Amino acid sequence: MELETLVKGLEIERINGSLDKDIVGICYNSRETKEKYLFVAIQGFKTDGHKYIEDAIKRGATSIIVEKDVEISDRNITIIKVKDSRASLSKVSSDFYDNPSKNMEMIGITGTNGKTTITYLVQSILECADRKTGIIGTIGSVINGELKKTENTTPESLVIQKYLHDMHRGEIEYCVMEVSSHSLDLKRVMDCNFDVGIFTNLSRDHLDYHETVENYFNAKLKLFYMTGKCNIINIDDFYGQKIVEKISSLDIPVLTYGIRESSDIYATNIEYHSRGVDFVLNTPKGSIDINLNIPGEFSIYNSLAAASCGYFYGIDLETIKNGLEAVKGVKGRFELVPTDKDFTVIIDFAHTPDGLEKVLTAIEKFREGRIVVVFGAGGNRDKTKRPIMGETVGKYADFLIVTSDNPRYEEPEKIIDDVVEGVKKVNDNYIKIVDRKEAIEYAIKNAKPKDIILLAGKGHETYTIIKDNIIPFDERQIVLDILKKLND
Ligand SMILES: CC(=O)N[C@H]1[C@@H](OP(=O)(O)OP(=O)(O)OC[C@H]2O[C@@H](n3ccc(=O)[nH]c3=O)[C@H](O)[C@@H]2O)O[C@H](CO)[C@@H](O)[C@@H]1O[C@H](C)C(=O)N[C@@H](C)C(=O)N[C@H](CCC(=O)O)C(=O)O
Ligand SMILES: Nc1ncnc2c1ncn2[C@@H]1O[C@H](COP(=O)(O)OP(=O)(O)OP(=O)(O)O)[C@@H](O)[C@H]1O
Ligand SMILES: N[C@H](CCC[C@H](N)C(=O)O)C(=O)O
Ligand SMILES: [Mg+2]
Repeated sequence: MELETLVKGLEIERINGSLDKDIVGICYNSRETKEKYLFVAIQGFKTDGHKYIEDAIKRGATSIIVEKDVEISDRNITIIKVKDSRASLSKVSSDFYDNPSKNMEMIGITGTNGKTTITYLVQSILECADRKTGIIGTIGSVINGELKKTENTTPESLVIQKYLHDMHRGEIEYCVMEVSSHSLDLKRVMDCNFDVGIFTNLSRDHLDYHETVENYFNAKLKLFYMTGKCNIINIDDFYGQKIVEKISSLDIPVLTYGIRESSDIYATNIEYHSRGVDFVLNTPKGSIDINLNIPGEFSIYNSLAAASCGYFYGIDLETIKNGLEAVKGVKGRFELVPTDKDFTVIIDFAHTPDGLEKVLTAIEKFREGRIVVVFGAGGNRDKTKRPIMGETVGKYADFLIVTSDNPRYEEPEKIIDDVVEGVKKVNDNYIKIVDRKEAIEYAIKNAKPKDIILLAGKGHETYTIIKDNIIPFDERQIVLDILKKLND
């Protein structure tokens, strides 16, 4: 693509060099530069992309977007100084890939918990209605059944636009995408032409990045000003109500959902059981029984969000029902590990106080024996949530094993102590085992009949992060290996 065409929509401050160049690719990491590439230098949190301009040029970049003044000796290199590199990366990426989001229905989901689960529920409903759907989110991108792992829940703008382009080429009509608060703040989704926005809930998380809950909320709020067709909001959530107030002046329909407050889409006749939850789904166009295969009240909320989206797209209630019921579970979300024992092992991705509260209240409803929880907190992430997570688990569990969960650059013992601060307030029945595998082994070897062992925090992750190293760690496999050893 012509450089001149590519930079047309940018807020440019100065151009040095020719715009008459063919650009064959874009990158924001110098190490990924190839011949005839445009390199976008970004000031990051760990380092500054402007330091790697020479590296990008050595590897073949012919043009550079910067937001700082830089000295480049090579006259053949075009330097485009812009106001904002991250915004420019988003714009050039979208243009380079022919603005794929404009050719698809784009559904963005934001909120602290439930996003990944809802993407799968929405996909299932849309596919039951014969509408081809792709996913971008925490587990990865899903394009025509192929799963590709991504570094972040919401990847960098260049990656998003490439995936959307691949989806469009694969004749996908709908993209359902998790939109993290980081991505809204860091302009990763600026050029996604969202049609529908869904809000799940907001509770304590990511204060390492956002510093205050207000900043966190304001980042999430941005999504609902970007949508073109409909906003779908959980009004049982305090922040959901705030969003509805804020966006009431916009000229765009709002669909509300919930159980407690009176809303457009709601659930009644709720019956909980260990393998799922039954309820009646009520919409302005009628009601239908749902027999969901995922347990807990939180799963009703996730289903209502997805059902509201199906409803907005005119899908009939029978098809919505089929879509919701077809989901047998999402990887690492309330996932039962098959055992031939008289106790149950559940792998779940709860890594916030609210997520833990929700999953434990769901378990409370059908437990017959003890609740044993093996959990920890991630390193180099929100420290304020650690004692609250500890206290929450302490409230519900009969026995707690506090262990590691992706320590990253922190001392695992220190993270565990932060969690235990909260546990101690409400429960003395805990032990600390730093090695997560040993912690799981301890829980299983000491299990009593009817125990429910919840392994919380790692969900779908099949690795552990220690410093910058990603080390294989698959909880499912670990459980199966331990059980096999017990049987031998
Ligand atoms: C805080 C944060 O979000 N950081 C993200 C950000 O990194 P950054 O801008 O700080 O980058 P940096 O490492 O300082 O480097 C600056 C620039 O120099 C470039 N560089 C660097 C080295 C080199 O040799 N050459 C070079 O060009 C880098 O490619 C980059 O463009 O941009 C990077 C590229 O997109 C992301 O990978 C990185 O995510 C990190 C890994 C991360 O952990 N992010 C988490 C906090 C996150 O985003 N989480 C959310 C929320 C999840 C949830 O819902 O719970 C998510 O969406 O995943
Ligand atoms: N609606 C909900 N409300 C509260 N907790 C939930 C809800 N849905 C799921 N959870 C809990 O949160 C965990 C994470 O769920 P899910 O992966 O769907 O959320 P997410 O928003 O995608 O998380 P992330 O921000 O890490 O991407 C689940 O394993 C479950 O314990
Ligand atoms: N999306 C979440 C993942 C947390 C998963 C947990 N295993 C951890 O490492 O803290 C986050 O970025 O906070
Ligand atoms: Mg997710």
